Amino acid sequence: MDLGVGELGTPGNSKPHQPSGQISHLALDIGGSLIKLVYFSTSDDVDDETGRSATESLSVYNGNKKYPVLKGRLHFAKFETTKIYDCLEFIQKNQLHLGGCQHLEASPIDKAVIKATGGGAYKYADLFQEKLGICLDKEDEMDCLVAGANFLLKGIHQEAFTYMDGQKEFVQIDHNDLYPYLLVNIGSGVSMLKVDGDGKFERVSGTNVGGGTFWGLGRLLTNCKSFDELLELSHKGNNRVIDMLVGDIYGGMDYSKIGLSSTTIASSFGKAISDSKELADYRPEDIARSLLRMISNNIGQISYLNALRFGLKRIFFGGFFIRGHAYTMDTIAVAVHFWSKGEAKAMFLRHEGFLGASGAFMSYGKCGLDDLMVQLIQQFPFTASPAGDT
Ligand SMILES: Nc1ncnc2c1ncn2[C@@H]1O[C@H](COP(=O)(O)OP(=O)(O)OP(=O)(O)O)[C@@H](O)[C@H]1O
Ligand SMILES: CC(C)(CO)[C@@H](O)C(=O)NCCC(=O)O
Repeated sequence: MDLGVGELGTPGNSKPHQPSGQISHLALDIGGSLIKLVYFSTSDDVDDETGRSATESLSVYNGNKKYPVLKGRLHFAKFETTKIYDCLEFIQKNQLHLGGCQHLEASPIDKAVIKATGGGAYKYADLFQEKLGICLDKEDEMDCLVAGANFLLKGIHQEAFTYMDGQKEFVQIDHNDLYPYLLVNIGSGVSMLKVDGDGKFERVSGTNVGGGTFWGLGRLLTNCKSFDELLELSHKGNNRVIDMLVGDIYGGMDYSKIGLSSTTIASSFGKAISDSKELADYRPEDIARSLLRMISNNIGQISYLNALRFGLKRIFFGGFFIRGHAYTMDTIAVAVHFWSKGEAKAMFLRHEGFLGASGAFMSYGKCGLDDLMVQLIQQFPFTASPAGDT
């Protein structure tokens, strides 16, 4: 089995780590591009690569107070949705599905009920049942995104940060002054949600030009074999070779009357129409850069417009498209800064791709309170009540 696509422990690029100790509360977010897993293990071991235990990375904070209560480890893993059989094998091999809600009065057969969100919770329900005997307990994707974002923002120390001119700055989250905010989740497609409180939100917009567009078009145009290869390429490229700049139209001059400098992109990929070049004449790295810039810029602009619509000053960006990639974050942040004239702020999340899966994980609190959920709910009273209301 190729475990190379899975990531455990911290959300970075650390190698998959075989969990030890008792595993429980496996939650899944099965999206159009990626399957995300979050689960808990009671082991207090240390991550091989970072030397940190995830108890530390879970750091239980409330009202800026630290609660060292959780004896264990939160694990994060991901698989490409097209490699769902690797994911099933990983769950099976590590028996992740057997520890569901441990302390509920349930028969052993009921214990193989796993919280799951995302479209794949519907699409692959039969496959999970057939291959692992798991019944997927479906949680709404938007509910999970918001619950996950609130949990991570309030519970994880240094979860949110701004990114400008190559500088990452962690944002101190004031629990009493978090709402309202705009949550922009950039997955295969993009969802934009106005969040007003725990479980209080509205999906105000979305766009079909998202992470799937970048990876899909990028793959066709560059022949890259993986998403990370495409990102790596974009790092080395120069978008000005393909993008038509204001200066290209205005003979090298700014169009200052309307606030456009000569280096502003007037038309993404615009040079490709005026050149008599073929696709093969362009360097894949330049194409990748242009594409990344176009999509990030577009999402940044639509996000700003929605923030403006509702008078929101804070925009948190999540979803695996971002991938902690400097150029992506920089482009989004610059777009938000540019269009809002510095009024609105783009912020990013360390566990960007795991919002939905974290929300599904927290939803175990709705089905009954076992030890872990009691501890979490004591620290985060905002989590769903056992009665299931939000
Ligand atoms: N290893 C990877 N393989 C494929 N895509 C990746 C990878 N890493 C990051 N991505 C990017 O992340 C996007 C998927 O993000 P995410 O997992 O948040 O969304 P999703 O849940 O799959 O999509 P949706 O919510 O729209 O169903 C991809 O479209 C791609 O742009
Ligand atoms: C369909 C979902 C919600 C699936 O996660 C996502 O891919 C999305 O928000 N797409 C954008 C759809 C739209 O609003 O145009």
